[in-house]
Amino acid sequence: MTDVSFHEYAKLSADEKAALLRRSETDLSGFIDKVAPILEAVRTEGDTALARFGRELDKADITEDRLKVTEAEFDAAFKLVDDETKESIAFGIANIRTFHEEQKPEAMWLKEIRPGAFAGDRFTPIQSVALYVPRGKGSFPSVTMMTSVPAIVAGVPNIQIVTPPAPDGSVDAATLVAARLAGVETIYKVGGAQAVAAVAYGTETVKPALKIVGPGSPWVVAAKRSLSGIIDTGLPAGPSEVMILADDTVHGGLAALDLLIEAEHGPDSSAYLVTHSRRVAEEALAALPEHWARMTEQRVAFSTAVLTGKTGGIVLTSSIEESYAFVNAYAPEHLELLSEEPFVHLGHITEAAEILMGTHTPVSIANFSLGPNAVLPTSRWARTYGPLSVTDFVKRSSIGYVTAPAYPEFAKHSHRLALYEGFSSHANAVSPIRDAYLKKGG
Ligand SMILES: NC(=O)c1ccc[n+]([C@@H]2O[C@H](COP(=O)([O-])OP(=O)(O)OC[C@H]3O[C@@H](n4cnc5c(N)ncnc54)[C@H](O)[C@@H]3O)[C@@H](O)[C@H]2O)c1
Ligand SMILES: N[C@H](CO)Cc1c[nH]c[nH+]1
Ligand SMILES: [Zn+2]
Repeated sequence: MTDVSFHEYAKLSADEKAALLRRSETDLSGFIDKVAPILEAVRTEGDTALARFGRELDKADITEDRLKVTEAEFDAAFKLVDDETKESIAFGIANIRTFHEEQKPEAMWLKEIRPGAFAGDRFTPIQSVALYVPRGKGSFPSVTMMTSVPAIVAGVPNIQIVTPPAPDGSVDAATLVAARLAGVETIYKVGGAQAVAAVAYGTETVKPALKIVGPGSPWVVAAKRSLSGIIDTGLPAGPSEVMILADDTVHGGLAALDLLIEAEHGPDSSAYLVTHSRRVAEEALAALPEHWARMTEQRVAFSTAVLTGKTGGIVLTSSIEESYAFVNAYAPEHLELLSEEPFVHLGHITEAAEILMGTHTPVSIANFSLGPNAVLPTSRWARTYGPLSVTDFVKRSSIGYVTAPAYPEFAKHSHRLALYEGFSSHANAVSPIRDAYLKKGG
């Protein structure tokens, strides 16, 4: 039987416990060095470099003049994708839209802070955003849905998708269908680090964008980190992660089934089952081979690499409290509270980007259909970032308005603090000099 990593948490040393928190992207230094020449080539050579990297890295039949998806390619994609798949894409988009419309902030709010003095916030769309849709170890119409819908709901006027070309130089057909159904029509066949550089610098074909969002391999994550001084790179979303917190109300086979969902993304994924029930842990171990027998060879290879390696396996704790503590220290991207009574556990979890409750909400449903965004912070960034949302596509301006009757009191206090801080112009602007002008000007 395959050697699934099995840890009895209480018996681990402090170093071993710390090692469990690591992800494949924890150390990006190798990738940062390797993407540097790619970024520089795109900056200096533009489209020529994009087409060359498409041929070299994606093994794609691509030339400079075919980087942008055409109307004809969109039309062909609609013919290629079967009606049932289209129906499921439309179902997902509808739910994602309903969810994200709830998130949309009011265009403006103002509060009367003191009589006659008003302050508030105004939200306006970011003017141009690029959406990264991965392709390599899978095709991702769902990522297209998850990134496009909130951008559309936010009202971003210039939205472009970048995604790697397939060997025949095409873009995944369902990705094109999802983009058009969501309302995005500009798609470039560019992936990896070169895509991030293309939208950061702009090329002859690709327009520069102010921000790029969307998940990707460590190549994409490294490029975003390198170019974060040039383009807003949003929340850090790298290789997929899952943590299944199971109590003793469920069968371990179910926990194993759900553990494999995100473990199959790639050998760089992370996936842990955490339980204080030895029965659940042992049932899960026993069930894994049955589940693997129903998976494709590639997905068995990926998930086996994860569960037998350093970023996955089973963690047996000595109490549910220890399980909570481990989950919070790990700060997973997706967390399932696999229990007949998930709400008992919810209040104990503070660090997780997505918390899926009970035995009927597997990560698959959240990845594709439920509505909340499945582009989520990885690598413990759930401690400070949340899921991708409408607020990632708008920026906030403060609004202030002081009326004449309210002015004197504010002027008095601002004048005092300006003098204390040593700013004479600040002080002059709220001194009698201003009053003299206001009298003159009416
Ligand atoms: N966090 C999330 O919300 C989320 C959602 C979906 C997918 N994901 C993750 O996104 C990732 C997608 O990865 P992927 O590989 O399928 O697609 P990808 O598009 O992110 O990466 C493929 C690109 O990487 C580049 N690349 C590959 N090998 C290279 C090399 N040797 N040198 C330079 N560049 C190279 C190529 O340009 C290629 O286009 C997975 O890790 C998956 O788990 C995360
Ligand atoms: N699990 C990914 C986010 O980590 C989303 C996804 C899309 N398709 C399959 N899975
Ligand atoms: Zn997934």
